[in-house]
Amino acid sequence: MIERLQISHLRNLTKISLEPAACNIIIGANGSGKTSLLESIFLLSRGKSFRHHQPKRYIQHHQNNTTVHAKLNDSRTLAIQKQADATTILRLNQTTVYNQSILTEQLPTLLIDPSTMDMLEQGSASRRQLLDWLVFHMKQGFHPQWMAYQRLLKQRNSLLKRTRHLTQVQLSELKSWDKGLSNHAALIHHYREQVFTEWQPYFAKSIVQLLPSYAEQLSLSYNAGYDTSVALDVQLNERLEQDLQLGYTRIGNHRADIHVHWRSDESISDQTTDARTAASVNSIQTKLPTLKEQAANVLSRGEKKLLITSLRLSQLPLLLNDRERSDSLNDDLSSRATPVVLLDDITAELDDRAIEILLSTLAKLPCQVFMTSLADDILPLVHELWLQPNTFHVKQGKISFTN
Ligand SMILES: Nc1ncnc2c1ncn2[C@@H]1O[C@H](COP(=O)(O)OP(=O)(O)OP(=O)(O)O)[C@@H](O)[C@H]1O
Repeated sequence: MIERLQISHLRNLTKISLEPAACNIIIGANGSGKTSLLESIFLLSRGKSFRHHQPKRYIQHHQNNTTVHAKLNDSRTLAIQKQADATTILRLNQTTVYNQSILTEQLPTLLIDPSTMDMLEQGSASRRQLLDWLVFHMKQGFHPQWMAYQRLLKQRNSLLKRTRHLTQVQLSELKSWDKGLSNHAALIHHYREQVFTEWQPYFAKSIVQLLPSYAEQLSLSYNAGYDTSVALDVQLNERLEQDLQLGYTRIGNHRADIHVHWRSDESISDQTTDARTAASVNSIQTKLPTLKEQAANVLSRGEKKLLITSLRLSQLPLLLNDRERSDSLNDDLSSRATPVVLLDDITAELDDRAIEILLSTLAKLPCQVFMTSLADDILPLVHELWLQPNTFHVKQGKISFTN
């Protein structure tokens, strides 16, 4: 759990130091700096902002860099400094580290913000990232495989983009990359599929809590991005001409996706009004054909928010159970950071009942929560659900603490 957080020169946050609790509510008007506070924690954990790619957009105007520093409850410290030219300095326990994944592993951070609300309708990248967040934290071997796969894919795509006719030398180079891609692909798919299978019951349970009326109707599916019954290099070879025309690689793990499906096979009571039959038959039970749709086409915006929240939050108990299992197997009792949930604009698009369901679900999870809100009307509920939540009021980049 983050025990102390220090931020300097991130957007309108000049110098901030705060001592968070297990639950933290950040309240302030539009533009006061609430989201920037969440952004700082995300930056520390993932090495990038969830709002802008270029550091110069979030580094405070007229400053050269931004720094975020966190002390965890077991005294570990994590720090990141981002400079305008994107140079990054990372520190774990005062020692420089060269790989962001080391900090990500130390501080699993899960974000639920308004921009993720369209993830069901958008391209596959954000849904793939959702699955990969869990795979990264549960399968140690996944990240190196994924990095190696992406390196080879980049080389392949850059060659496909450069030419439509390969020389013999280029062809043999491409075939050796495809062999490498194929080996990584099999492992990446294996990790993803394992984690996906474990995740499904947790998702179903979470839907029962957050969207009970859809409990029997929503399900998840995983698509590997290629036909996993045939080695990827064989398929890449078969479609080489098409890829050369397109200028990029069309199939592979980078096209993996998850979908949420809605299904209905309810029977309804069809009241007949036919006078001749009315005397003998009051109602006829008609079995309607099963309807199947992408959930995004059926749910309201508020329901979609609950569904996306459910997709994310259902990953936490699985991650924690998995950690407990592997710690006991390895006899490793070293504590690991409590996952952090960042909830931006918590009340947006949710009615009172939905907010109550969401917060009471969250309060039961062993995680540290940072949530932002424009108004303080959620405070009574938060105080009911958490033991000693911290309330921070933000005004023009200045933060004050009220208990
Ligand atoms: N690079 C920057 N340097 C200085 N200030 C910035 C920079 N980028 C954005 N800002 C300012 O920082 C402020 C904080 O924005 P932030 O998005 O954190 O506010 P918020 O409280 O989450 O608002 P909302 O409720 O509208 O989402 C804004 O007023 C914005 O103009």
